[in-house]
Amino acid sequence: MSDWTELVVHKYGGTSLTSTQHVQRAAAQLDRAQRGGRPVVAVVSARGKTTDELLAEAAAIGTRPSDAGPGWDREIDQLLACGENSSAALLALALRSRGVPTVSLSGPQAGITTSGRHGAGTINAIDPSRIGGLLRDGNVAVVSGFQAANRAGDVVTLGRGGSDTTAVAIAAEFGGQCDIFTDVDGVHTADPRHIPDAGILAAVDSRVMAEMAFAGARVLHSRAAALAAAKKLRLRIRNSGTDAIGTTIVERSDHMPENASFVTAVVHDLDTAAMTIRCPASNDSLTTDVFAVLARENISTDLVHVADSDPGDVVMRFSLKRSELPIARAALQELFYGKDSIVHVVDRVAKVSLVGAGLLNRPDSTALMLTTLSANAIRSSWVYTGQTRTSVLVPEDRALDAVALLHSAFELGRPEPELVVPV
Ligand SMILES: Nc1ncnc2c1ncn2[C@@H]1O[C@H](COP(=O)(O)OP(=O)(O)O)[C@@H](O)[C@H]1O
Ligand SMILES: N[C@@H](CC(=O)OP(=O)(O)O)C(=O)O
Repeated sequence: MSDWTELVVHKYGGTSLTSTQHVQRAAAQLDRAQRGGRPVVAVVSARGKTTDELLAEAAAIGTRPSDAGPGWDREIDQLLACGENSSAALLALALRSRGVPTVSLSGPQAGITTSGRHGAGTINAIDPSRIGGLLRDGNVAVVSGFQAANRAGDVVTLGRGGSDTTAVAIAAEFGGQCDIFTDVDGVHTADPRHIPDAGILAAVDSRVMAEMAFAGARVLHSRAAALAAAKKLRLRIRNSGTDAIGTTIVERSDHMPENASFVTAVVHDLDTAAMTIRCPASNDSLTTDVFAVLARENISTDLVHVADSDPGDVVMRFSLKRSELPIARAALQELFYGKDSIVHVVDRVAKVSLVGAGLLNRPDSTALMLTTLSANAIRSSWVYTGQTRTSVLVPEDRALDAVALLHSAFELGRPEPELVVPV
């Protein structure tokens, strides 16, 4: 058994592989890492907007029937996997043209397995033998992200943004380190594409990062952040196009001063919908059944509220990803068939969150959040508060205004907010 602690996984997102020059730049970076004497694995996403384009092509071919079943989703996964596989082969060709020994592998060829449904697989296990063998022979192993094999040997994708999770899972399997290369200099106090004075965070606590990712900061897939936190993985977020040192995700064990700034970032998620279900209280298993069905479909809910209401009804409310509405609707339709229930969906909403530490001990943060929004005529609802996140729903068309206002109200536009943890 080799000691793989020196192993480094480089993950290149779609934005870092857009053009031929981008692919060659990634190959040069991998070449340098390999020459440094470390075993190197590259994990790649589909180039540029390829995944969106493939989905658009599928939509142009035909509409998913409401009773489509897994057969439809299987074909979508077959299609989407081509995006990552093409990146992997091109990167391997770029490496070979530099004289770097390399082999590209699809997720199934790399020994990555799942039991999840098509479109939402979660990694069960990684058989390290194929990747390990290639590394021992001096190759850079280039692995298609975002995909795994199910029991039947079919490819299953891991949910949008899932290549980060592939990269983190491989690094965790080998006990190595993971660098996520993207198109920004690291994790910022808000999305730097929309908030120009967002500051870069030199280091972020792993639990705070997991919360930011779940709240919608696309820079890291939420399951990747959670896995990295659980495995205490050495993880950095870096820019593939600059020499910026990026953001290090750290395990926080040090003392946190009471007066430290408590909000790290403002995060928004446009992929949000709000669902309200009203059902007669006599259907007493319905509330628990709803969450069981959503869990079976691997659909995460947030901002959950269940309450009795007049006349003898139970009202359930929760937010979920807008992109998962079709699956949620189909699954719930089955459950509600013949029962006297009303489902109401609002899909023009966005979730805006403060992410930080000790937020429950700072009730002034929720107060400042809500007053800032209302003073600017932004209607907020469905408030959730927790120790590391406070979230509200706002109208979708005011989401970016809300982020800018909160970013300024919480004075996050400084170069280095105080919550940054020393490394
Ligand atoms: N707090 C944040 N810090 C950094 N980037 C963020 C943040 N919130 C959202 N983002 C967005 O995440 C994007 C990177 O994710 P993504 O577009 O999925 O890249 P990739 O193709 O590399 O996976 C950035 O371009 C940025 O707009
Ligand atoms: N290509 C997939 C998977 C992925 O992780 O992409 P990216 O790393 O570019 O966010 C997607 O677009 O969702």
